[in-house]
Amino acid sequence: MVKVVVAGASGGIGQPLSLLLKISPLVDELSLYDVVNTPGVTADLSHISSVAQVQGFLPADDGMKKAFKGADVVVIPAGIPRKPGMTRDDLFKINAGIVRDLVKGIAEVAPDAYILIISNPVNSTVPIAAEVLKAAGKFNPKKLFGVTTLDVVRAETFVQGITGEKDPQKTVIPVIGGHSGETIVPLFSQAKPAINIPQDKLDALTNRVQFGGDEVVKAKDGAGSATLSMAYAGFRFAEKIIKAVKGEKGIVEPTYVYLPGVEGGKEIAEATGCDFFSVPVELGTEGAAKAHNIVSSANDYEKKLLEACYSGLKGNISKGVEFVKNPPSK
Ligand SMILES: NC(=O)c1ccc[n+]([C@@H]2O[C@H](COP(=O)([O-])OP(=O)(O)OC[C@H]3O[C@@H](n4cnc5c(N)ncnc54)[C@H](O)[C@@H]3O)[C@@H](O)[C@H]2O)c1
Ligand SMILES: O=C(O)C[C@H](O)C(=O)O
Repeated sequence: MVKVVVAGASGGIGQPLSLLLKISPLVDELSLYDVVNTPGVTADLSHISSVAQVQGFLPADDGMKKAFKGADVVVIPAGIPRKPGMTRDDLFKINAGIVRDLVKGIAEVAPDAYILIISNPVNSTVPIAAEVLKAAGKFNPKKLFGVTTLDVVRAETFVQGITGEKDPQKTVIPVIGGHSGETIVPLFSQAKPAINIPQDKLDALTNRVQFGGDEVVKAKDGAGSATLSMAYAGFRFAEKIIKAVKGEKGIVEPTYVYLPGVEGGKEIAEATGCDFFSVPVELGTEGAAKAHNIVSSANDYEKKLLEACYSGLKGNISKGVEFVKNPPSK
């Protein structure tokens, strides 16, 4: 039996993500939590003739804890999205508290759950989650993930215009670092199978992956940020976690983890100066089994990108840690 919870289930990401989970044969129970509209979303999804049983909860009557109880996987897309002109860090003020409170609830009633964080700024919300779990004595670094899959999906898609490969998913491109602007570092030199990006196209391609989110924010013109592609990406990552936990071998996916807590991660943390970092992580029955040190394989062009990534990311990480260790006065 696999129980998956979506926290923020009524939102732009939450609804299509819940739809994908509802029709997945890997999910037996789907629990939807949001501060609004879960009764409607739940009633709607419950008419789909798939295996997963769906239940919805609002905060009243201890709804959050009821939603989380017994969860195997909790995916968190709760929080506000960007509008044009905003950075992801501008979301910190509101989303930091939302993620902190949701993770406190998970620590209490579903401490063994795999936690997949989508809420921005991911660079800071994942360290917030880690600190909350540490304070509760429930931190398992193998089970906490920042979802950076959308960056990988974008790299796969955008590179297709250059390679002409019909199926974009046939090219595996590691995208590492964090999840905002310059902290997103695509390593096209490490693509498998190898691809040749002409030097005059590399800057524009790299920039498009780093700022793909802004492209959508601009196009939506005040109505939010990526929701459908994110629901796809979140589902793709959640599915991989469930498959790995069920015993499928050979699943490796870039994800933002607490490196010192994952095998092979310490040396990457030392090399980058960042405790939280996205690298390809081998997933196993216990979660994050091994972090792959792809950083050391970056070419000179990518090393320069990485230098810019490290400085931005360090600040984002300490901001998240501080938020929990020294909470702002109200
Ligand atoms: N990691 C990524 O790659 C990625 C990609 C796209 C968006 N995002 C982020 O995902 C978040 C959600 O985006 P969206 O477009 O779905 O926003 P949205 O506003 O459409 O939906 C957010 C939902 O969260 C709910 N919510 C707010 N506070 C809550 C709480 N305390 N508990 C439970 N639910 C709560 C809201 O009611 C709403 O339904 C944003 O922070 C956005 O920046 C991340
Ligand atoms: O750009 C955003 O704010 C949302 C998300 O992080 C994205 O990459 O699309």
